[in-house]
Amino acid sequence: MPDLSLKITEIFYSLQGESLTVGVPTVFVRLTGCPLRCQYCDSEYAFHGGERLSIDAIVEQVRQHNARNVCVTGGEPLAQKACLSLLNRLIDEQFEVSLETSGAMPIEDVDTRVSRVVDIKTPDSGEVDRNLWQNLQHLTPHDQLKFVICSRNDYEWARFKLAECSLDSITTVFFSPSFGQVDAADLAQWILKDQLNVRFQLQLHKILWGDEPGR
Ligand SMILES: C[S@@+](CC[C@H](N)C(=O)[O-])C[C@H]1O[C@@H](n2cnc3c(N)ncnc32)[C@H](O)[C@@H]1O
Ligand SMILES: Nc1nc2[nH]cc(C(=O)O)c2c(=O)[nH]1
Ligand code: SF4
Ligand SMILES: [Mg+2]
Repeated sequence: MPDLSLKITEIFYSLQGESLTVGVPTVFVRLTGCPLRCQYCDSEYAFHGGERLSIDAIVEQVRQHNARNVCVTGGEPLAQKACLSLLNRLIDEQFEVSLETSGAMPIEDVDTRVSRVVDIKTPDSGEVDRNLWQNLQHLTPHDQLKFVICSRNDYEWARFKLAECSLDSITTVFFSPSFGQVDAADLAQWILKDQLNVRFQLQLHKILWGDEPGR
């Protein structure tokens, strides 16, 4: 019998600040623990601690917010085995489910009804060697790709990968500035100048509320 409980840092209700459903009221389930250490990580408080909750208890808390959308994030959600069961259960409960993942763990066993938001780690994240490039084969137009850009060098690298792997023909590709590390207006200009087929994104929740946990 698999262990159907997970280590959870927080469950909170907010406006989705990123991705295709930006602005939509969403319940966030933040799983504890991550094997990566991106230099810009805004969720380091999820590396340790957390509370072990059964899938039933998680779903119960999620339901209390009366939202249609649920975002499973972390930490690295796929680092916990029972994450797959949690995602299946949320789908069975008729939620619109998205999963934020580093792309360092295989996504192929994640239910394709989940919108998998795969972050391609850039050189200046410090974790570029962790990208599992075979994940790209499993993506559908219902999934999403994201580059968090820390510098002009990261931008050039992301632009190269976009072309090399024809990423924009697979699904929507987001370019997002690493918060406070690259000027957002500069990134916007670079994208326009190079006529890239990507979607510029700012983390809406940080514009509204700053870099607070649980928002
Ligand atoms: C905290 S991570 C959790 C999910 C997963 N570990 C990952 O990296 O995708 C969620 C998203 O926030 C992004 N993120 C973290 N810190 C950021 C920052 N300082 N600026 C912009 N995006 C950031 C990550 O790159 C990732 O796309
Ligand atoms: N409002 C809000 N939207 C988010 N979208 C992705 C988040 C994350 O930390 O993964 C996040 C978050 O932390 N807050
Ligand atoms: S993979 Fe995600 S949670 Fe882990 S350090 Fe990087 S941004 Fe933070
Ligand atoms: Mg966040």
